[in-house]
This record gives sequence, structure tokens and C-alpha cells, in this order.
Amino acid sequence: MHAFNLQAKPLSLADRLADLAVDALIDEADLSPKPALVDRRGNGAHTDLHLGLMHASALALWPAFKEMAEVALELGEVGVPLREAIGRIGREGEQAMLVTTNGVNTHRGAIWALGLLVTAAALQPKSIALCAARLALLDDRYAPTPLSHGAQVAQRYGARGAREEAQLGFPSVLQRGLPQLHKSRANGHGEQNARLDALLAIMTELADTCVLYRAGEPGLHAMQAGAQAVLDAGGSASLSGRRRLHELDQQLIALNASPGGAADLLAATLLLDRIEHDGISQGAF
Ligand SMILES: CC(C)(COP(=O)(O)OP(=O)(O)OC[C@H]1O[C@@H](n2cnc3c(N)ncnc32)[C@H](O)[C@@H]1O)[C@@H](O)C(=O)NCCC(=O)NCCS
Ligand SMILES: Nc1ncnc2c1ncn2[C@@H]1O[C@H](COP(=O)(O)OP(=O)(O)OP(=O)(O)O)[C@@H](O)[C@H]1O
Repeated sequence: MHAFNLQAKPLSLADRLADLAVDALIDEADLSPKPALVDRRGNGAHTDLHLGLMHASALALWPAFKEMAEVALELGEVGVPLREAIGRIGREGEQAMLVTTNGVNTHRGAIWALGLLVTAAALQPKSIALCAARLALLDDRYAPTPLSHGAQVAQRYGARGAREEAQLGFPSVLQRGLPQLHKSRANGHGEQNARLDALLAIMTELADTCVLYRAGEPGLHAMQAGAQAVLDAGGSASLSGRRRLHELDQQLIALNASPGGAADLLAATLLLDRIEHDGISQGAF
């Protein structure tokens, strides 16, 4: 008889999904140079955020992601009980984030997007985006309705925000982020450039409510047109694309226009990519 059992316990599906979600958030934060966002170089357009805080916040969310996957496996179907359970877990995750960051919003949008995707991946790994959309369409009786930045921007500009992106099945991820990630990889652009190109592809069309709130319609136009200009110039791997990317970074910082929503959707893109590589899903999201 041995004093210790040295055989590692296999990770459960919920453990693996929580690991992949946290990894995706850390990869998003580390990716550099992202226009006006927190990265390895600095704080972008944010005065209250830094890379260490993004990492600490990502790690603090692990239990919430694991619990979401577990409750999905336990309840076994899309319905109001599951929607309300993940709403409660998401709000607890938000509290854990705020305690870790001393009150700074580092990952509110990411808890929403990645939380839905983790739940859906546990439940229906063959149609993750559709399952996440069905969950997002259900009402959570206990969700507070504060006049969030997103709600204010929706009133002022009629913009679709984080809720609608999820309810539509994450078109920015499935139709922009993932295809561009695959295309830039196939062109041999290197992993970091492929990820930057995926972020830019998301930015070309997104109504990012962070940008609208901070910089209005001129800010949103600068983000979308500038991201398109980088891709048209050959993307992050080309010299002229890099020059355009630098210009976009300067321009968005000057406008205080940080594309936080696009960053969250890049993390969602990286999560689905990891889920596919991990064999949890075969790519039919
Ligand atoms: C739906 C959510 C995201 C709130 O959305 P709302 O637009 O009202 O809030 P807010 O202005 O704080 O923005 C949320 C974040 O979404 C991201 N975002 C911005 N624009 C977009 C977009 N077009 N698409 C996707 N994400 C976006 C940004 O990171 C932003 O910070 C969600 O946090 C929520 O319902 N919160 C209520 C509390 C809750 O139940 N939490 C648990 C959810 S599982
Ligand atoms: N690397 C990143 N850098 C900056 N923001 C990011 C990054 N990754 C994700 N985000 C998202 O951007 C949001 C932060 O944006 P912002 O600071 O505008 O939010 P806020 O606290 O709602 O607004 P404000 O700071 O203007 O009061 C976070 O919710 C987060 O989800």
C-alpha cells in the first residue's frame, strides 16, 4: 500500500471547460499589440486596468465557469431553470471579479459571452452557438435591470449590444473571428498575427457599446474603418498592415475608444477554437 496515490485524477468536462475559458481570457489579455486595449505593452485607453489585473480577474472566474458547466450537465436541457441558474452563477462570478479587482470592471461582458458558451458546450457540444443563443433568449426573473452603459447606448443610438450578439448566436465570432483566424493561419501568418487579424475582423462590423459609450459614433466609425484598413493592407503580418495597426492604436487612444466588446468576442473566438482542438466539439458550432 502506498502513502500517496500518485495517479492524477482525470479532469471532468466541467474542469476542462473552465480551464479553456480562463486560458482564452488570458490569451486575449496577453495578445499584443491590440488597439487601445490592455496588453503586454500597457493599458491602452484604460486608466483603471492593467495586465496583472486582467490575469487575476480571469483566474477568479474559474469557479463560476466550472459551476455553469456542472449545472448544465445536471439540468440537462435548455430552459428557464438553467437560464436562471447560470444568471445567478454569473452574478456571483461578477462579485468575485469585483472583489479581486477592487471594484474595477475587467470582464463583465466576458462572463456573459463565455459563460453562455461554456454552458452550451457542456450541454450540446455539436451546436454550441445555437444552444447559447437559445439560453440568451430566455428571461431571467432575477436579473437586475440597471441603466448600464450598454442600455444607455441602446437608447441613444439604437445599437445592438452584448445581449443581442448572444441572442443571434454570436455572428461576430462565427462569421468574423473564427473564419479570419483560420484564414490567417492557413496563410502562414503566425499564431499571434492570426489572433490579431481575428480581433480586427470582429472590429470591422461590431456595434461595440464600450466604444459608443466612450467615443460616440465617430469613435465607432474610426474603429470599424481602421480595422478594415489594416486587413486591406495585408493584415497584422504585413509591414503596411502593421503601420496601419499602429495608426489605429494611436487614433483610438486619442478618442478614448477602447473596443472592450470586441476583446470579449475575441476571447469567445479563442474559446471555441480551443474547444475544437480539445476534441470536445468537432467544429460544427
Ligand atoms: C447582458 C449583459 C452583458 C449586460 O449587458 P449591457 O449591455 O446592459 O451591459 P454593459 O454596458 O455593462 O456591457 C457589457 C459588456 O459587453 C461587452 N460588449 C459591448 N458591446 C458588445 C457587443 N456588441 N457584443 C458583445 N459584447 C459587447 C463589453 O465588454 C461590455 O463591457 C450581462 O452582463 C447581464 O445580463 N448582466 C446582468 C447581471 C447578470 O445576470 N449577470 C450574469 C449573466 S450570466
Ligand atoms: N484586454 C482588454 N483591455 C481592455 N478591456 C477589455 C479587455 N478585454 C476585455 N475587455 C472588456 O472591456 C470592458 C472594459 O471596458 P470599460 O472600461 O469601457 O468598461 P466600464 O467599466 O463599463 O466603463 P468605464 O471604465 O468607461 O466606466 C470590460 O467589460 C471587459 O470585458
